[in-house]
Parts: sequence; structure tokens; C-alpha cells
Amino acid sequence: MSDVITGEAAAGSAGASTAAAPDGNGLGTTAPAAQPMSGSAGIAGGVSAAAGTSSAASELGRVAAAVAPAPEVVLETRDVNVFYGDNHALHNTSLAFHKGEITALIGPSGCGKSTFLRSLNLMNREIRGCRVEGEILYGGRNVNTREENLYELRRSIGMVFQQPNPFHKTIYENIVFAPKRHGLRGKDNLDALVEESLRGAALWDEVKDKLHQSAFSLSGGQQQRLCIARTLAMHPDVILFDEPCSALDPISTLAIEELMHSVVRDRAIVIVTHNMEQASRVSNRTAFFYMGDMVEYGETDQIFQRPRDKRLNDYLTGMFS
Ligand SMILES: Nc1ncnc2c1ncn2[C@@H]1O[C@H](COP(=O)(O)OP(=O)(O)OP(=O)(O)O)[C@@H](O)[C@H]1O
Repeated sequence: MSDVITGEAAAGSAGASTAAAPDGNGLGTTAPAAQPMSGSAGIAGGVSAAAGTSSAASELGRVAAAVAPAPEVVLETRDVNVFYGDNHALHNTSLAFHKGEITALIGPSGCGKSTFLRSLNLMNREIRGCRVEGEILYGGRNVNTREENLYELRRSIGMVFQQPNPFHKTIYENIVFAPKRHGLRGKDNLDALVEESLRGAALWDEVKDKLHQSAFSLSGGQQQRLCIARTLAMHPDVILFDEPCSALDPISTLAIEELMHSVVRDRAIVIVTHNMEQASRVSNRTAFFYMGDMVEYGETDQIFQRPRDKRLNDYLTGMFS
């Protein structure tokens, strides 16, 4: 479910989306399931566990790991509920997203993954009859208020959609469109941003000689990387990916996954995917949704290798899809 946002709905989304389109680990290894705000509890546990080890070196190593600073929380939700009219689609969801980490949202169709993802940059606001309750903390500040400047927010929390959606413009213009609207001027600055963004999206070498051709002259996978470059041009702190590879072939899919790893260092990434192999390949942490509930959350290895909840286990073993 990802095609509900069109036109101005995505305005300003870090330039990622239709952006007012002119046309057209380190922690929580012992954290229990459903305890999304992992952090100091895991650290305390690690230190006390280290006290009983015999080898001084390994003890030191454990203590060092245990006291390593927790990754910075960039974005966090507290008790988020989403309603479409009378349909209470998402229940009391609290999750934290960390700098330098990719979090995968998985679960059967209709369980609320995209609904939750869209709430993170208030994209659900664009859906008539949709109501989002609870706190969405960006940089520690609740942005789920009527006063929030959506245009600015979506510059910091960008979104990449299932279908590549470049503007009907040149490759170059796709990158600079939103930054220009945000005031960036000067050919040198714009040229530098185009190169930096396309390099960031691993597309520069393929398009550097045809920057002024239509974005639609690119393949589907290239278009998706262009959309990612467009997002990167706004230097977002968070990028939301809604099934970004479902329309792509396996090679383009791998290219996008590599790209995510290369750009996550300075930001948090959240990805909705139906592809369990992709989720286990690409993410540090995974949250499993079922019928509007966030049922289990943990490090991706634990979720896939040692699921605790029976519904998650059944889902992973193909009992339902
Ligand atoms: N635009 C909308 N208007 C009304 N109801 C919606 C809308 N989008 C989603 N819903 C409802 O919210 C619930 C969760 O849907 P959502 O698309 O978030 O699930 P999902 O897990 O992302 O599904 P899928 O994997 O099929 O994309 C469903 O009951 C769905 O019908």
C-alpha cells in the first residue's frame, strides 16, 4: 500500500517524492521482545555479565562493548495510533530509529507497515479522514502538531516510494528542483550538489554525460537511484523507503541495498519490505507488525533466527503471508 500519496501530497519530502512536483549495534542484545526503546537496560546487563568472566582480556572486551555509547536516536514514536475514519489501523506503536542503522518493517499485507511509515514524516496528513495520535519525536521534539512546518520536516525526513517517481524534467533539474526552492543559488553550488548527490546514489558515472536528458531516459533502477539522489540532495537525517525495490530486477535491487548501506552512516533509514531476504540482508533491526500491532522488535538476527512471538514464527515459516 504505497500509492496513495500523489501530487502535492508529498510536497517537500526531502525532494524525494513528488515534492510539489512541477508536473505531474551495538545495543540491546538482551532486550526482550516488544521493548523497542532498547538502550541503557542492555548496557547495564552487559556490564554485570562481564563481571563473572575468567579471562581479563575478554572481560575487558565485554566491558568495552557494554559501555560503548548507544547509537543516537534520531526519530522516535511514542504510542502512535492511526485511524482511517473508524478503522483503527495502527495501535500504540513506540519505536526508536538510530543514526547509522537501518530498521526494517515487516509483516503481512494490511498490517499497518506503510501506515506507520507514513506517519513518521506526517505523510498521512494528506489522506482525507486519516488521524494520527501520539508523539513523533524528531530530534527530541514532538512534530505531530498542527503547527509543524511539513515542508521543512519532509526535507529532514525524506521518502522514497515503491514506484520510481522522477519529475518530468532533466536528470539535473530533478536534483536541484527542491534545493532551489529552499534557496540554493549559483551554478557552481548547484553543479556541486548534483555531482555529490548522484555520486552518493552511485549514479554519477552512468549519467554524468547526460545530465540534461530527461529523467525518463533512464532505466527503472536508475530512476529509483535518481529519486534517492534527489532525497540525498536535501541532506536528510532520516530516509523512509516504502518497498523501494518491488518494481526492480534483482541487480537493481542489490544496487539499492548497497546504496542504503553506503548512505546510512550519517542518518537513520527505515524500510518497509515484503522481501524477507532483503530485510535480513539489509537491516540492523526489524519490527514485525500484525493486524495493526507492532508485535515484536529486535536485532535483525534475533528476529529471523530466534523469533519469540508465535505469529512472527508462523509468518517467517510461510504459514501466512
Ligand atoms: N489511504 C487509506 N485509506 C483508508 N484506509 C487505508 C488507507 N491506507 C491504508 N488503509 C488501511 O489501513 C490498514 C493498514 O494498511 P497498510 O497499507 O498500512 O498496510 P501494509 O502493512 O503496509 O500493507 P501492504 O503490505 O499490503 O502494503 C488496512 O486496513 C488498510 O485498508
